[in-house]
Parts: sequence; structure tokens; C-alpha cells
Amino acid sequence: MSTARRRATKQAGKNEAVGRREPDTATPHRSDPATPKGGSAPRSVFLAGFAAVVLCLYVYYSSLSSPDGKWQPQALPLDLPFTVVDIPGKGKGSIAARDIKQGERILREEPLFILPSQVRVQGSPGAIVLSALASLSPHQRDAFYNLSYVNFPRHLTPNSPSYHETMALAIFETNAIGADDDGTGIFPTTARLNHGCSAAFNAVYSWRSSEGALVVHALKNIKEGEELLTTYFDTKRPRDSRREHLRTHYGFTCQCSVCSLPDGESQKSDSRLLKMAELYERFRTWRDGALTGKQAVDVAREIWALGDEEGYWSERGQLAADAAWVAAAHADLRATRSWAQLAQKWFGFELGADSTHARSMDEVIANPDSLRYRTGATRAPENVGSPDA
Ligand SMILES: C[S@@+](CC[C@H](N)C(=O)[O-])C[C@H]1O[C@@H](n2cnc3c(N)ncnc32)[C@H](O)[C@@H]1O
Repeated sequence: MSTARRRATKQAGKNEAVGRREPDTATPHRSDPATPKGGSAPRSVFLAGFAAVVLCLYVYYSSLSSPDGKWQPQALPLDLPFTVVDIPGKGKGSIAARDIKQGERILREEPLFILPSQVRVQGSPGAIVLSALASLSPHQRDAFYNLSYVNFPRHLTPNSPSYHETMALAIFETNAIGADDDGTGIFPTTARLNHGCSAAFNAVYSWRSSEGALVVHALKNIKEGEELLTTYFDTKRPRDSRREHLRTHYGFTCQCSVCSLPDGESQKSDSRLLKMAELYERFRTWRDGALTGKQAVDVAREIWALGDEEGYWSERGQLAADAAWVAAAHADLRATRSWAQLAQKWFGFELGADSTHARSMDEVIANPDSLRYRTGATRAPENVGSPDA
């Protein structure tokens, strides 16, 4: 299992409005054949014309829908703690139906399908998506065709030869989620989570290869009525750079609370995020011997404090686990245990208490020496300090 918080596909091209495919509720205009207006055509001709119009409309709307017929509304699992609703400026989104506790599992979802990184099927990317769709049930295909999409060329009509391939690809690209080495998958319920930057996202998804499922956990306490937001990429960068990235690779302009901050507040947030990214780089230099153990752990503490200020709580499990590693390499077993306890707590929030990451801390907590031996214990013994030191 490993974290896969990122949407898998990158989109190039200009930003276009979200085009949601709704269940087909369109009905042709009614016309009463018994009372034709303004014409002298015989009734049978009128009826034939009317039937032809109805037939054309039927064929037109059918061709807009999944290959099997009409779209069905997306049926969500019954026990979800959120509902999917329209959100101004974002298409659809997921709203908490009750208070959700930090660390609570919000959702576990198996993919409709996964495209492996190395696809053996010949053909265009759109044709590959269509061939994956062909093996799904009509209900599953409905779930796919109900998803939103961006970057669909406006000039294409259902009669265009490439319409179906292009549509399938646009939906795939807008919604696909990376499943680590297993490839890239479509998870129709998780796909309704919109993106938030930095402090704005409150939910994290991670792929569990051994279970063949994606799990979503609450990174923060979420109040009833709040939108559930995840993050599509590493947002520890300034607003301009985030906007540019989202426009270029994902085709939308972010409307999250951090991107919507007034300029002064936004600049403060930008400097914190830049500083965090810089400190992460600095922390990594411990590997090359550029920092003592205490210096490295002090940097980890600084990242933590900035995260508190910013409201950026993601990646804390990994940060604490890395600090435990440093402490173990310097033979500070007390610090090793307390950093491992912190890592377990935050892996638990972000990836689930039953995740392999959280569970891997059990042994370190019980026996910090075990980690010391794994690190090779190559560094000079040093008191690096616990998280609260
Ligand atoms: C995976 S879908 C999320 C669900 C989608 N809103 C829907 O209607 O099904 C990704 C799309 O949602 C929209 N979106 C997601 N996060 C957004 C945000 N922070 N601001 C504006 N639009 C967002 C974008 O159109 C993006 O291409």
C-alpha cells in the first residue's frame, strides 16, 4: 500500500467548462397530432413527420448516452457520510452529511477498471478506454458516463467519427486516479471529490494494492455541510504556480479557499508553503551528512510548526517516520519511540489505522532498537530530541 493522492492524468489544453453528463431526462416537445397547425398536409403525412422527428430525437439522445441506452443517475453506496450535489463553479462535489472525525474512513472503493501503465492493446488512448468500457456491465458504464469531463472539443458532434473515443478519453482524463504500480483507475464515487490546495483539503485517498481498493480518510475533523476536498498534486507552492499547474495539467481554475484568499493573506500563505518546501529539501540533506541528527530533527519540527500555522497537515506521518529514522540512526532510542508514536498517529489519520504504514510503527514503538539496526546505525550517537522537546 502506498499513498496515491494525485490524480493520475495530466491534461493539456485550454480550460473549458465542466461538461457534466446528466441522466437523460430530455423529452421531445409534445405536439398533438390531432390538431395540426397551419397546414393543409394530410393527417397521415403529419403523423409520419411527427414519428420521424421523435425517432430522430430518440436516436440523437441515445447517441449522446452510453452505448447501451440512457444514462442512469449515479447510485451512491447507501452508508456514505456525504452526498453529491452541485457546487457553484465546480460542477458537482461532495458535502459531509454529518460530522466526520479526523482519521475516519470516509470511503473504500474498488475501481470500475484500471489501465495498467503498460497497455498491450493497440490503438489510440481513447480506443483503449473504450475497450476497457466494453468489459463493464451497463450499470458500470452508466457510472462512467455520468462523470464530468473537461477539454472536450466543442466542434465534435455525436456523428463525428472520433466522438465516442474522444468523449471516453476526456472522462477518463478528468477523473482517473493513480493506483501506484498497478496503473490508473476510475473510481466513480471518489471522483466526485473536488480539489483543494494546502489548508483547504481535508480528505486523502490512498491505493491499497493488496486489497485492490482505494480508501479515503478524513485528514481533519469535517463538519456537517462542509465540502470534502482532496488534493490532486503537491500544493506546497505559491498560488500563481498552483494556478498555472492546474490550468495546464487539469484544465480548471481552482476556486478553493486558499486560492481565494485576499492578496495579503495569500502572500503569507505562499511564503509558508515555499518555506516548507525548502525545509523538506534541507531535511533530505541529512542523508548526505550535511546535517547532524539534531539539526535534521529541528528542521522536522520547523516544518511541523509551519504546517500548524498554514493548516497544512498532510504528509505528517511520513515526516515523523523520517524523524524516527534519523533518531534511530543516531541511537536516540527514546526519541525514536516518540517520533514513531507520532508517525503512527498521523499515518492513521491520513492512510488509516489499519494501513501498512501505521502498522509498521508497531514494532518500532515496541522495540526502537529494531529501527536502529535497519538504519545500519552508522551515525554518531547523538541526542536528537523528541517531537515535543
Ligand atoms: C474529478 S472531477 C471532480 C468532480 C467534478 N466537480 C464533477 O462535477 O464530477 C475534477 C473536475 O472538477 C472540477 N474541480 C475540481 N476541483 C475544483 C476546484 N477547486 N475549483 C474549481 N473546479 C474544480 C474541475 O472541473 C475538474 O476538472
